[in-house]
Amino acid sequence: MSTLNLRNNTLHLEQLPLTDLAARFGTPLYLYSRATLEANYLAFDRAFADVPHQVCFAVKANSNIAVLNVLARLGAGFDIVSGGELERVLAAGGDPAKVVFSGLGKSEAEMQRALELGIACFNVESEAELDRLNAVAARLGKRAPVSLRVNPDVDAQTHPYISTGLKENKFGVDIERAPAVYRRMVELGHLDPVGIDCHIGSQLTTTTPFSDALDRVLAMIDRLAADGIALHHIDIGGGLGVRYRDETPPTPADYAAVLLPRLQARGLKVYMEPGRAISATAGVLLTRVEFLKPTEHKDFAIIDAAMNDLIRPALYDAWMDIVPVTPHSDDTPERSYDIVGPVCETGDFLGKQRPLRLRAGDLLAVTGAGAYGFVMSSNYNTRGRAAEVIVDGDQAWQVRRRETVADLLALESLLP
Ligand SMILES: Cc1ncc(COP(=O)(O)O)c(C=O)c1O
Ligand SMILES: N[C@@H](CCCC[NH3+])C(=O)O
Repeated sequence: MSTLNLRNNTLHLEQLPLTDLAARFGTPLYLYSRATLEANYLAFDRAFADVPHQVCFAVKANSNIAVLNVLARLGAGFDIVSGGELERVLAAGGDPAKVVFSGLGKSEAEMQRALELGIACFNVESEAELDRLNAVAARLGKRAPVSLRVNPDVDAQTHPYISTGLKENKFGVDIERAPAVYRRMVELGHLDPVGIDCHIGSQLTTTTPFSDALDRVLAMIDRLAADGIALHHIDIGGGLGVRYRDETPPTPADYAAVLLPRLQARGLKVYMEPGRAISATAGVLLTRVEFLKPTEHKDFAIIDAAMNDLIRPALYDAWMDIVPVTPHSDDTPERSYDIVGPVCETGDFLGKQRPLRLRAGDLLAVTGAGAYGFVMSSNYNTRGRAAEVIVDGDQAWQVRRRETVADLLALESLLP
């Protein structure tokens, strides 16, 4: 997976050797390929060309404003979950009229800002949220376009932390309650029921849960129509997985081929909210081996990236590929390495038992790091966050500088 290619015994991202990028920008470093981002976005856009649609990139997957700008230039909309993400979309030149606002704890201030900007839709996740949105809209003398996020009780067959469409999950409203909730929406007076929304989980590797969920949502659209509530759009959420190791996820074209026959005759506009499937394979985390540490039990490679830079392995036990930037020939012995960071936690690893030929000073590339990578990073152990760079052909642009310790200290103050 990923857009890396090996030339002259050195991994390149597009046309640039990772060794040069490390020398120029330092490590740890997030690198994104513009061409891959664009190709992944366009794969969704083209797959749904036969129906009116809007691809809304899930900003939570990668919220760098230059990344969002690359997608906005292609006509992307955005799925946001906070006022902060909304400001990022604006800073990136995104069109608020193509924004859908998901998330189950929207504040009044977030609702107000989104209403003033005229976003496409609020994906509402509870009845209490409906009341709050109605009150904010009434105060502003506006009407809020609403889509109810229904929970279809479908098992996404993914990691339990990232499954969202089961009855026991906190997301959405039980689909059986939808008719009553839409009636209430109409009665409240300042809400326009425009759509229905469903997102069942992330990193799905088969199409069956998507089609099961879609069937349930379409049946509900028919029930609502019989009740006099005619919806204009369906939001099918995100969740399409990528290959990290040996998964064989459907492509956007496979996904569309399963869903489109059910959608085509309906005249509904189709919104979708892919995050991972657009940005994961476009990104790499570049890191350097600080030390090799053989012990009686294990061989450790201690690298300059850590769980604060990329938390997926520690949080979900996620497997991410780790590849040498300049592979060694046989004179360096292959050993089974645990690839660990400098953070004081046993859970601080990026990979375990990886057969690699390593020397101190080597560069390693962690692939698939363009989604839920930098965005989930933290300052744990007072580590400044990595820089982010976009590679475009033979050009590289630093789009976020590395945080210094001075940056971090500047946010705090002593008691008087
Ligand atoms: C409401 C919603 N939409 C879209 C996404 C994006 O998901 P993914 O990155 O799996 O496509 C998520 C995250 O799972 C989400 O919660
Ligand atoms: N952060 C998760 C996915 C969560 C999706 C957000 N709803 C991951 O890295 O896989």
